[in-house]
Amino acid sequence: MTREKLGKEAVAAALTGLDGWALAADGASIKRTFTFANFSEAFAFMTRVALAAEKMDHHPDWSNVYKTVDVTLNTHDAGGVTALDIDLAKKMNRFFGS
Ligand SMILES: C[C@H](O)[C@H](O)[C@H]1CNC2=NC(N)=NC(=O)C2=N1
Repeated sequence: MTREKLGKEAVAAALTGLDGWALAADGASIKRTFTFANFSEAFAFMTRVALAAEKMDHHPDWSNVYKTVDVTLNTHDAGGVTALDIDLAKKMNRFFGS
């Protein structure tokens, strides 16, 4: 069930409760940019997220440049956004503090 692709309305509804996240241009993923005080903070965040993601068996597409982490979430096998993406986005916001 968690890997079931969410419809447009369900994604839009979930995004209203997710600070900073938006639908990506492809319409099949959600994205957020996290900005930290420095590289150490950014990398500490990525480490926490990596451990949580591995536990979920659900992994972010992301990149890091200095103190910025750009994240895109989608569920590859569903070809869109699922509850797993929403859960991981919520965890990231908790780790980030918003
Ligand atoms: C076999 C394994 O469960 C899958 O490859 C998992 C791994 N991590 C994943 N991460 C993401 N973001 N999407 C997936 O569809 C996905 N699939």
